[in-house]
Amino acid sequence: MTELDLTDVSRWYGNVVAVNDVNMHIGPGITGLLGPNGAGKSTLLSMMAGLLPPSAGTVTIDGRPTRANIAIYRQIGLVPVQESLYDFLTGEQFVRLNAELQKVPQPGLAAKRAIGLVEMSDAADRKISTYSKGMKQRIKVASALTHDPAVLLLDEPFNGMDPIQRRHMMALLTQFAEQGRTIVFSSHILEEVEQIARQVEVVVAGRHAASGDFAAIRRLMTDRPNQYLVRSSDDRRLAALLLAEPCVRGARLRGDTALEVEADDFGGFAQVIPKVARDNAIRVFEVTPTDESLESVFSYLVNS
Ligand SMILES: Nc1ncnc2c1ncn2[C@@H]1O[C@H](COP(=O)(O)OP(=O)(O)OP(=O)(O)O)[C@@H](O)[C@H]1O
Repeated sequence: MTELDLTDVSRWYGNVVAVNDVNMHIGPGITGLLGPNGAGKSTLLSMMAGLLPPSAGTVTIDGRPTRANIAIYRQIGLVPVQESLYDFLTGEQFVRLNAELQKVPQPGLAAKRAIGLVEMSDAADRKISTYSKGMKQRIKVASALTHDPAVLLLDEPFNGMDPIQRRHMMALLTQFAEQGRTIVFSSHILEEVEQIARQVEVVVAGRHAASGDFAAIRRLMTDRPNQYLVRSSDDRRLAALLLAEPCVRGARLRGDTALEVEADDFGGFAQVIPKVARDNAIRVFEVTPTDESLESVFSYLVNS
């Protein structure tokens, strides 16, 4: 069992606080590191990998600090976000290079095995410049797997992939997790995390905003005040009726054509609006959430 612990971890670059007093415990299985751009996800992954020293606090794997610890490096595979690889190499040469850097006893064999794990054996002799985005991501994963690490850290591994490539990568990560590895991947897309992560850690503006299984995070995100734009056959009457409902905080007409409603939580409002409309013979044409951007969800989590 490999456990990754961050204790009171901060990292600043000059005046910029990229990671602010984060405490996290990550066990085997897949953990999604979810947050908008600039939240500090890459900085956190680099510190977990031991490549970047925290400005304060400690990062440990099974109780041992990751920083400047060669024995620990052998347990970690990092798949960085950078797209550019050594495009002039074949996939096999690239993966083998990493096996040699990791001082694996039989680098050629290790490279072949890792390439097999990501199902790239058929394309291993082709130059990386001929690979699709999904293939490039997979060969990067193979290179991070040459030394059979217990911990695999991936920075935005699904970026730019089409749905088939994404599904394939998800299946691979799930398979690696079933082998008992501890896998952490970063993403700014909720649905990606929902599909494969057992545990979700949300970071916003360098702070650890929430932690839990996906259902818990989803609940946090939906049980918040929500705003909607509603169009109906009688907006004025609907506004008055909705205001009488306990879950509705506010309703006001927007011009002559729509109604803006603020409700306490998504679940309550989703039940109330069809009932009120039906009971009063009002036809509802449209209900659109107006503040569902990830940023608004995240800022709610940070401030709650
Ligand atoms: N080398 C650096 N020098 C100065 N500031 C940096 C450096 N690296 C990161 N930052 C800043 O630290 C903050 C966190 O960046 P980080 O790349 O860790 O976030 P992220 O969540 O991975 O974002 P993205 O998804 O956009 O890569 C940002 O404000 C970023 O501008």
